[in-house]
Amino acid sequence: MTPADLSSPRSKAYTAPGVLGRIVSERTQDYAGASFTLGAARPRARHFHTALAAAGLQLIAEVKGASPSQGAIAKLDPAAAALSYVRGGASCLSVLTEPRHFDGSAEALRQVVAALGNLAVKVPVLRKDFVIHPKMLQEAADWGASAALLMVSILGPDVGEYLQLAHHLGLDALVEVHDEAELEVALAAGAEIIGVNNRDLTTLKIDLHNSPRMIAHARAAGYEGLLVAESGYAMPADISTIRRSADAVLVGSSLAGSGDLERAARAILQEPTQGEK
Ligand SMILES: O=P(O)(O)OC[C@@H](O)[C@@H](O)c1c[nH]c2ccccc12
Repeated sequence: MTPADLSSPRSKAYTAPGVLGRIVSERTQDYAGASFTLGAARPRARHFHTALAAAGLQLIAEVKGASPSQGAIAKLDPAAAALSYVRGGASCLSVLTEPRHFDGSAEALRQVVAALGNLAVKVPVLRKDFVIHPKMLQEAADWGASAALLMVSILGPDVGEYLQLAHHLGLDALVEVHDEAELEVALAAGAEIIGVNNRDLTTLKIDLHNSPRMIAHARAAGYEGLLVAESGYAMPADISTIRRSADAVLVGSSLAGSGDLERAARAILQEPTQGEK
């Protein structure tokens, strides 16, 4: 694919079933008039990839003020929340920028990037949104994110073009899948980092067996990239099914709603003692 092709997805209107479909159509309207011009390639720092590739299970902690399944979770100060998560051991941050259902904003992402910029260690930030337009990736790069979420449930096979665009803009991409068919698409697209969502975003139901099952599928198919288990983790025992197979775990609601973000982040990664398993 030539860089000129990367601007082609802009005119597409994506659709999806259920709750996901509603959010996709809202985001499509939000970006209907957005202009996007492909600039020169930006260098890829690969900070997000590097952080997740470190030895042991890594924590991506999410700044999440609300969700469609829970409604309001907590009133968070994004910068303070991010610093608490890092003190608790998070190696990456995820920041929702979707405004209507997740209480996210561009400002929240910018504030987190600024707060983390003062630290001695680089803590990369993921833009968490429902990407349906190339402009959203350009924004992520401009706002200082290291990575962006790309959902196969929305983009289908176009995820390959979006992946190339993310890389062109200097971003890593977390390519999210939920089932086998989506995993095939992510693998064919050449995803370097695949996230398996335990939540079915069309029904909002959680199945904690989904990540271990899909991670096993990916490895059996010969995938050697990074794998992230996503959603529904509330206590250390929940993590046991993916502790030795996933590279990272993405946790939002249970941390954000805990009242003590640092302690909750530290606790979730703790190996439970025998009796608790
Ligand atoms: O709050 P939880 O259950 O810990 O989940 C975090 C994260 O996985 C979830 O927010 C998420 C995963 N994929 C998404 C796509 C869009 C919006 C949100 C998400």
